[in-house]
Amino acid sequence: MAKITVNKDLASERAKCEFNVEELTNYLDGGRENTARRRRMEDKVLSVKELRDEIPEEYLSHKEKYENAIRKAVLFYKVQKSLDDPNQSDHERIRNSYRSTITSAIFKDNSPLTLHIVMFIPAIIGQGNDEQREYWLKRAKNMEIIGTYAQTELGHGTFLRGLETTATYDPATEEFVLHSPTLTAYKWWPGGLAHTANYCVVMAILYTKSKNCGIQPFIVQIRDEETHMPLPGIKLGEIGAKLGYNTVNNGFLGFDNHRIPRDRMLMRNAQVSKDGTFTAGANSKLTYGTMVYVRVLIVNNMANLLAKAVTIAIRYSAVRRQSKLKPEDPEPQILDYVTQQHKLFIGIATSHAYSRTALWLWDHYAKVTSELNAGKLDNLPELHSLACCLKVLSSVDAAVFVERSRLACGGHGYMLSSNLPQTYGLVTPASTFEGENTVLLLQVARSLVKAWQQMLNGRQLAPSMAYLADQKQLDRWDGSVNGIIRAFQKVARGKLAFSVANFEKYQKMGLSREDAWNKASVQLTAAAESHGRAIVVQVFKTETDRIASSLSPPLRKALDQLVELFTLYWALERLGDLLLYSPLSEVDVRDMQARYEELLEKIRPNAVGLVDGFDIRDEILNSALGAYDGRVYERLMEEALKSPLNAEPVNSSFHKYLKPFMQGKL
Ligand SMILES: CCCCCCCCCCCCCCCCCCCCCCCC(=O)SCCNC(=O)CCNC(=O)[C@H](O)C(C)(C)COP(=O)(O)OP(=O)(O)OC[C@H]1O[C@@H](n2cnc3c(N)ncnc32)[C@H](O)[C@@H]1OP(=O)(O)O
Ligand SMILES: Cc1cc2nc3c(=O)[nH]c(=O)nc-3n(C[C@H](O)[C@H](O)[C@H](O)COP(=O)(O)OP(=O)(O)OC[C@H]3O[C@@H](n4cnc5c(N)ncnc54)[C@H](O)[C@@H]3O)c2cc1C
Repeated sequence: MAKITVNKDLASERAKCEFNVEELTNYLDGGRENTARRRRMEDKVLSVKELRDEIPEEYLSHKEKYENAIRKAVLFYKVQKSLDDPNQSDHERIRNSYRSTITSAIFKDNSPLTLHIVMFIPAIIGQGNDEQREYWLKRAKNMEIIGTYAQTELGHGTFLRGLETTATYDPATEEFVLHSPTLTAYKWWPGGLAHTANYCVVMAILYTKSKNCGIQPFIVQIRDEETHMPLPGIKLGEIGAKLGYNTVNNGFLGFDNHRIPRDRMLMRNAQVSKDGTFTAGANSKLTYGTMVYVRVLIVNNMANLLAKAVTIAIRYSAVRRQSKLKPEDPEPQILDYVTQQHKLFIGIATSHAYSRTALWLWDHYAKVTSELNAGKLDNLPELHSLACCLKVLSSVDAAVFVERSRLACGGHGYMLSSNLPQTYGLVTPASTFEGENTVLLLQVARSLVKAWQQMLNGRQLAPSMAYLADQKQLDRWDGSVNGIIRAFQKVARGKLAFSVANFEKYQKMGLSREDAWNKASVQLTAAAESHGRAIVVQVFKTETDRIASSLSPPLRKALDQLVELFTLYWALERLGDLLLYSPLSEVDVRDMQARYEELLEKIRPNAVGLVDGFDIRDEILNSALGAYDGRVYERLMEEALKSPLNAEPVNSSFHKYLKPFMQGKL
């Protein structure tokens, strides 16, 4: 194997690291065997030369990008399939792959099969009855059919009860007639819908016996299995170029009285019998279950994407030298600027926080799902609220800290060859898809207001909201991490109390419940956000304490520093709230600021070790700035030379336009 020459600054950073980087990687992976398994899988995928791009994706046309993505998606699927352990349950398979970022080595802008894996198959699992699962899952898992999840319409994304696509049952033929009555009823956005999928799960308003029976899922064939032509009565296309996700093939779909057999309604929850009788499910919101599942996955995805961005930015900051700290000294590494540490170390801590939170949430999701399967629905509302609030916080924080990582790389962060703009393109839509963030915060607020009323009635609260019933004052600010967590809970409680009081005041003033809710909604969403912050900080601390207890002291210390940094960062960001709702004094604030700065200093020697610990390979980082060897300038030049404009010394436009223009002939 060729010896790699590592940039000397990066090499000396690695020599400074106080803990064993491999131990950190094993900790993140959940054990040495998991690290080994992940690496074996990465080795195997990366050994397939055809999965690599010869020409960087960014220089392809829109159409070529899609065709290239499909070529690689098919090959990637085959390689993955060959590595699959058939003895694993779906739950184990998902949990075991939470640290896998290998898809990024193949697609800078995501795969056109994403929705098939992430939503089509889960929708069949969650919404299909046993017979339907038996038939459709086999076909979907073997990729005999490719599907997507078609819910959003041109006119409605958030408000599902406002969807316009109808599925009207015709008992004479035992068929549903799918129809898009208006332009705004067209499905719009589903990934893979444009030219990839031949089936989809369509969410439509069911009408039977002339009654609106709410939104129900239908499995609908949209293209011929042989020719791939759209079926009669189906209008399909691509929605066009976007900020990111350009290889995901998002599409539109309209129905012109398209008929499907009765057994294509996914009938795990609600059913329509042959004569058109509708039987409702135990809870109509079970139909929204696929979204809850994806919201849970998104938390993990945000942690992984942030780990990528911050790895690139930290390594670059160790290599990059700029300006002067002291006139007599050489230019320092930009990582020595405390402002740079402030920008970036929080990204490392945040990735750890959401990675821990995602695992905790996944286990909670699995527990509640098995209860639901046994007909016990009690914990569904709490799961919905948790999935909403953690999806919101993880997507907002990831977008902020990925963009901050990009800005922290100066001009070079603007280059596509840094892979930071594309990474931003992958995180920012998560604030919109799977439930727009404000709307989801309002869902969380709704559950908090309900909990508040339950508390006033002396009823027990769901575990994640139990702190609301803690009436005790926080008499003393002790500044410890646990003390700050309690203070965050007090903030959430105080903001909720304030917004409930406002909500009630507006109603007493004569506003309707809905108008009062709308008027109080800025405060309500702020309370929901604070509730989420309290949960993330607490889960990060307790899960780290629980899992890291057996680690070596130096690694344990490094992880504790990340937990403390994360806690102090948010305390300082939310000073106004803490001053309002906790016994924080000016002295305490100054103390926290000093501790925060000390922490940056303590983390500084470990910064490169911490991102090395994420163990994200160069092929996955796909970045001229973030590669392990730190050959930043060489790689930037190598990538620049790949620009098609550099293939010839004089471009033809010179002769055609510039020269005649400069000579006054045009
Ligand atoms: C660590 C473990 C993880 C391991 C991971 C390993 C991964 C390996 C797999 C592959 C990896 C890839 C990961 C990738 C992830 C990222 C890629 C994603 C790709 C893009 C996907 C994007 C797809 C989409 O966007 S699909 C469309 C999504 N659309 C939405 O989300 C619409 C949002 N709107 C709604 O949900 C509703 O309209 C809502 C909730 C806003 C309002 O609904 P409605 O009006 O009907 O209800 P309300 O009247 O407001 O409320 C009534 C009542 O219902 C309760 N409720 C609402 N929703 C739910 C629910 N879902 N569940 C339970 N209960 C619900 C609500 O709380 C109310 O209750 P009350 O008691 O009455 O108060
Ligand atoms: C990259 C990407 C991929 C996607 N993939 C899919 C897919 O595969 N399948 C699919 O079905 N959909 C998909 N979507 C669609 C996505 O789920 C919707 O965009 C999302 O649910 C938001 O709906 P909307 O676009 O209608 O926004 P809107 O709801 O119109 O939101 C616009 C604004 O109105 C505000 N607003 C709306 N309702 C309220 C309210 N009740 N209270 C306060 N404010 C409100 C919002 O906060 C926001 O500021 C995708 C979207 C993106 C960006």
